[in-house]
Amino acid sequence: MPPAAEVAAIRDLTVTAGGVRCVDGVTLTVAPGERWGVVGPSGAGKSLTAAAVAGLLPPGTCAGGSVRIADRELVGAPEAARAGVRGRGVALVAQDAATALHPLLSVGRQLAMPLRRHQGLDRAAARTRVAEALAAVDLPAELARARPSQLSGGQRQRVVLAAALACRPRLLVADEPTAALDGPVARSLLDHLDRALAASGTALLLVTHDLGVLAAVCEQVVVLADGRVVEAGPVRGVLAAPEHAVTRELVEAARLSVPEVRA
Ligand SMILES: Nc1ncnc2c1ncn2[C@@H]1O[C@H](COP(=O)(O)OP(=O)(O)OP(=O)(O)O)[C@@H](O)[C@H]1O
Repeated sequence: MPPAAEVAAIRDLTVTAGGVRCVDGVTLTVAPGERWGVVGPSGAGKSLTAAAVAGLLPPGTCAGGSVRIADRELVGAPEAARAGVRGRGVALVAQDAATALHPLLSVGRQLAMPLRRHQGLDRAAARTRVAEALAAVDLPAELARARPSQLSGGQRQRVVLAAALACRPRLLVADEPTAALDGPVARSLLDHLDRALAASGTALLLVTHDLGVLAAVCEQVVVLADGRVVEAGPVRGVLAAPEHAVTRELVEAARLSVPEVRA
């Protein structure tokens, strides 16, 4: 069978938690290098969708349907198989970097571990890759010796981004990656994300509540409400002429003016 042209094929995805269907039939295809935003009201199922696509659903939840990343099925696959897809296939950047990093291990060690364990890089190759990954988010190679507690919140979140990109995934899933950061630091992280993705050709699935961020970073958007896709398409078109009431409310709330929307 020839390899799939898409990076991610999500078909009729469901996520059930406590007997409630929180994600209900989400279908989405992500092409190589494509950048998708996921927006919607609170509780719409954005984070659970992102977690399912990254193969990292929280305990107590159950996925149905299909999520294929780089031709490998994640739904129903054992953790060992899903772990095999993470890294090279898909990587997740969550909201809070502080919880994603081990407080006692140096930044370099944490970035190098998955490269050595899952990608079989030797010590020297891993060190080079770590320096490259840090440089991609504008952090000096010396920072590899620091512990997370010695870094600012913005630097920590850039380290998490570097860790995700170091494995050279085909798809980066980022769930509100700037939620814990203030304005200028958040802006800077998004600039680094933008540049690093452009350089690597990695596709993006970005959960955000901020339509300004969506317009600045993504080309395509999917709008969720009550776990379902209510609208999807190019960001510019959807924001300029929203078809669904939920999208109209989001646009109105953001008071987004069309000229600000980037193609
Ligand atoms: N681990 C869980 N166990 C039980 N229910 C959950 C769990 N995670 C999420 N939910 C429920 O699933 C629904 C969707 O949650 P999700 O976090 O995906 O929404 P969201 O769109 O990301 O919301 P927000 O914008 O507020 O973060 C919500 O009703 C939420 O309470």
